[in-house]
Amino acid sequence: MGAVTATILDGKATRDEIFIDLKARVDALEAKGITPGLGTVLVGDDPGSASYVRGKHADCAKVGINSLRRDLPADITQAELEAVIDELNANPECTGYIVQLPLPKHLDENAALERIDPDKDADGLHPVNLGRLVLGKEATLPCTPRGVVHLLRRYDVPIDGARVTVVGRGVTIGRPIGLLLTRRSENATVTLCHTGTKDLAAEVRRADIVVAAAGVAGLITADMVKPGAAVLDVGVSRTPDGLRGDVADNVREVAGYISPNPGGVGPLTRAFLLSNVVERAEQLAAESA
Ligand SMILES: Nc1nc2c(c(=O)[nH]1)N[C@@H](CN(C=O)c1ccc(C(=O)N[C@@H](CCC(=O)O)C(=O)O)cc1)CN2
Repeated sequence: MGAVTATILDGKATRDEIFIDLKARVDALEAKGITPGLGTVLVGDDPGSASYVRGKHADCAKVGINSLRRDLPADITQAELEAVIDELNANPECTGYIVQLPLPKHLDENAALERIDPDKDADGLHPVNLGRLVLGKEATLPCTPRGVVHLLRRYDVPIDGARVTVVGRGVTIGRPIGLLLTRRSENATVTLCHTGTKDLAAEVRRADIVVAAAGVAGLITADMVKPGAAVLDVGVSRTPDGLRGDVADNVREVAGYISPNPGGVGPLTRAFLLSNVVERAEQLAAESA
């Protein structure tokens, strides 16, 4: 095995810094009689999704946010799911909430996301929030893309003018991240790759920053990476050997920066979910002052 050269973008340490800030802000809200509340809607018994939802509520307890869990059976109908969404839309204890993705195949994911009150959309995945992001208006931003940008900034990775290759076109990261990174404040040039991309290795090789979010274990290998590039491993695959990211181990011998998986962007996805809930509670406090 070659020398390890890459600087590790440490998502857990960065998350801990964000939690200190969030706890102070939640305490300030408490002093005004407001306790933010995060709701989750989990359908079915997928162990990965159940574990992410448990993690979100454990995080809430750490910073003082109330938890509202709605755990529903796998065979729930669309109408029953939407009734739970309507209940959370109307529930004053719920400042913001998420529908854990993916939903079972018989349910309409987009219809569920659209049913969420955009003001309570803690994930930033409602069409109104994504549309506001496209238009450059104030919006609740998607959590994983926020985590990627924050991690790059935290470790002083140059973004302005950087060539970014994103691999994967999912709704939680691949599609929205280009919208964040091409804002004037970030000013990157972004290429979005997917299974239809003809020469993935060439697209990755020209990137200063690679965001790997395809969910294909070990897809990005050392020979595909420009020496010194920042490589963020966001994909997750459950393999017989356990959880694997999209980035092969040998990439850290070539990359300048690498976000590991686990321990990179994942903890920040959770931190920015709480951040979105706290920001919304602060807006409500300002409106009622
Ligand atoms: N409604 C949503 N659904 C999904 C999202 C999302 O942002 N909103 N993203 C993913 C799952 N996800 C959050 O829900 C998520 C995935 C991974 C992590 C994380 O912290 N991972 C750890 C490792 C965890 C482990 O060992 O199991 C890490 O990377 O260190 C947090 C959140 C799909 N669904």
